[in-house]
Amino acid sequence: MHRAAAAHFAARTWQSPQWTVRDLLRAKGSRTVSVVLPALDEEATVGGVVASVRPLLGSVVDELVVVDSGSADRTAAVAEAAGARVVHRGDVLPDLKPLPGKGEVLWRSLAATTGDVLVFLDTDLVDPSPDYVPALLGPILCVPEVHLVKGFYRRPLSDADSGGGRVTELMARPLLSVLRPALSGVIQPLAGEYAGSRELLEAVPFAGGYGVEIGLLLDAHTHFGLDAIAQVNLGLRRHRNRSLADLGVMARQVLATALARCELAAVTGELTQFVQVAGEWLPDTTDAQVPDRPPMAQVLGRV
Ligand SMILES: O=c1ccn([C@@H]2O[C@H](COP(=O)(O)OP(=O)(O)O[C@H]3O[C@H](CO)[C@@H](O)[C@H](O)[C@H]3O)[C@@H](O)[C@H]2O)c(=O)[nH]1
Ligand SMILES: O=C(O)[C@H](O)COP(=O)(O)O
Repeated sequence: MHRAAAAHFAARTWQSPQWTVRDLLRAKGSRTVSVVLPALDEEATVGGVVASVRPLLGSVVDELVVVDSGSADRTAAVAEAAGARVVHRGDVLPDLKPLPGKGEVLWRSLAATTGDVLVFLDTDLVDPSPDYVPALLGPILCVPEVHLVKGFYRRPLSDADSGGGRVTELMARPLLSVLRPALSGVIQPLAGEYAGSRELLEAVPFAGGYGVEIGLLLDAHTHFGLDAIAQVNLGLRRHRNRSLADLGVMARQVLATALARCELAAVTGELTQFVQVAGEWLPDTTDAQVPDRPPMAQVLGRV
């Protein structure tokens, strides 16, 4: 293992997080915590994710917000009924027309919340543990140098006990090992479950689509250093597994963002996939590029 990565792994990995809510409240002091749940058409699962966080509201969590990414289903109604505040992406920074994608709603969530620390959780999680948020908050509230805490976990794939995280294992981790080997001790670089300080999150650009996680990880390393990045074991994480074609587009976005953060630009924004139509294999080209949003501190006039 790369030397810096091995040292980082040893120093900043919590294999069995033990923080209790009482510990966290003591460490939190006067700081505030916002939990943000990005959601696009997640009526089947968003209620369960909100319910897993709701008991912490008023203690270690100060606000619980679902940022709706343009859902056409009952995501917003289900989230509200489960106890979250729902913000529609177009209602935050209304003068800016929303771009598509996950990164866009995470970026807008910075302007829709006030917490000193933000915790993001995906809303396609199946039976998420109520321990996720306390574990993610542990390092960021208790270790002053930490600005980003990634979750890691065992990942089932469909009916199998493991094998999930196909983009992570086949693309993101190999890519980091080549381009930024100091980060190769990060077990789940694409985890959608993470905590970040507002100081970090407002200071860096956000990739609009699925590049947002790799972008934040690389920028946290570039601007705050390895010591600012921690990871905690969240146990098991089950989610909706997307098709290979969907993951191809996701991988394209992750790759383009990683290259850009390493100052290697992608040549085009296109991805061509091949689909079988009436017995023939035909090209199907997507424009997979989503532009970056600038650091939120600039948009809010804080710098
Ligand atoms: O335009 C979008 C697309 C997705 N989402 C939400 O983002 C989350 C994750 O999206 P999903 O399509 O389920 O991604 P995964 O297959 O889970 O992909 C993994 O890899 C992605 C790329 O790094 C990360 O963004 C994810 O968090 C991570 O779980 C879900 O809650 C979605 O509802 C939006 O809010 N808007
Ligand atoms: O994180 C990933 O690599 C993608 O979300 C794909 O995950 P899956 O292989 O578990 O569906």
